[in-house]
Amino acid sequence: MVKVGIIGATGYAGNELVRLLLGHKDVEIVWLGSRSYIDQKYSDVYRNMFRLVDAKCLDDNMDALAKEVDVIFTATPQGLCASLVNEDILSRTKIIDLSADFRLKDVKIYEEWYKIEHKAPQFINEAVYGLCEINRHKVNKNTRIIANPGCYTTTSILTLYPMVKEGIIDPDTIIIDAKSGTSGAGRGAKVNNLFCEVNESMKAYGVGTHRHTPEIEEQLGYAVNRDDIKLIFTPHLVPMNRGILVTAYANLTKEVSYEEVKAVYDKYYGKEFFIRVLEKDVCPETRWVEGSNFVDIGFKIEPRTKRLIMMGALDNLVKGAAGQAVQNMNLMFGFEENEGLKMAPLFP
Ligand SMILES: NC(=O)C1=CN([C@@H]2O[C@H](COP(=O)(O)OP(=O)(O)OC[C@H]3O[C@@H](n4cnc5c(N)ncnc54)[C@H](OP(=O)(O)O)[C@@H]3O)[C@@H](O)[C@H]2O)C=CC1
Ligand SMILES: CC(=O)N[C@@H](CCC(=O)OP(=O)(O)O)C(=O)O
Repeated sequence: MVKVGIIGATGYAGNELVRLLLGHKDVEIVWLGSRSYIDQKYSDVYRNMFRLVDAKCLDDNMDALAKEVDVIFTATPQGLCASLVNEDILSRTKIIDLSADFRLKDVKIYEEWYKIEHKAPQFINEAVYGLCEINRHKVNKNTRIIANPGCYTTTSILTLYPMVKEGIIDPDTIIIDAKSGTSGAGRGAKVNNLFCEVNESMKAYGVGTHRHTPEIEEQLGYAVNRDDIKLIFTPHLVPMNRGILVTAYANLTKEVSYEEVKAVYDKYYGKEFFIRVLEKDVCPETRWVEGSNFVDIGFKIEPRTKRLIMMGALDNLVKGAAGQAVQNMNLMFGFEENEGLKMAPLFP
């Protein structure tokens, strides 16, 4: 059995990791790390885990944890993983970081958009950007550190990547309109996330400044060997628990038919277990992917404006966080990539 430790087990992404790992036949959770609930029963923090996970929460001592486990998941705020990791730790255990600490390859861009100093830039190049459907070939038993992509970026990149790579759209014209459920903001108490602030309302935020913008630009840039793509990314907060919906717009580079676009998506995703390219005129909906590791993708050619409209939906806590992290763990340990992740979406 692979021994697993989770730092940040008491957050929403951490709790989702616990849920998924309980259903994984090859792992054992041995460390539930927390900052605020040390020595409290995990099932007192999350009653859904009553009689399933009654162990007590431990601290976030990565040094001690690295001696006990084969892999550490860090589901913690930006900057924490980078402030704890060192060579000694990486020589003993693997790290899958759900935060953004190792996602951007240029430390200056990280510091500019995240407004914090990067405490471990020496590991940025080594870290693999764990978007499995695109970077699967880079994740194996020798991989020591995974930069696990987040919810908005996973949806946006997977929805756009084949179209950019195959030159169907002009990458300099991309506009991404994204919506997220409130669990995307985490469990920590914040006025903006109170029921009365969120219920019966919708809003854009981080307009023109959201930190996921450079990450999407960088990853789509790899598709066309460029480092100067600039796009618009506007996130919105919507009154639902889970789910990300992306609607992306871009200019077509030539006249294309539905069949041609579909053939490109099928070329990239036809054999992917977790990506479902929907039938003609069917639009992705968050309710059809909830609780699962699936990403649903749809598109429509808009001949009047010569644009392509691309849509993607996933569950932010599963494929957008914990599910993708488990998918990466499976690749790192040579398990079936979908082990522990085959569940159908939950509905209603
Ligand atoms: N929520 C989502 O949909 C997604 C989240 N992510 C990323 O996952 C990470 C966790 O997010 P999320 O679960 O939403 O956040 P939460 O606020 O729900 O949880 C944060 C976790 O980090 C712990 N923590 C906070 N500060 C510290 C600290 N200084 N030292 C040690 N532990 C600390 C908290 O411990 P305690 O509870 O004990 O205080 C808690 O377990 C973030 O980097 C986020 O960007 C990525 C994709 C999607
Ligand atoms: C609704 C909401 O507040 N969402 C968060 C993103 C959540 C997230 O998971 O961020 P990472 O992908 O970087 O890990 C935000 O916009 O900051």
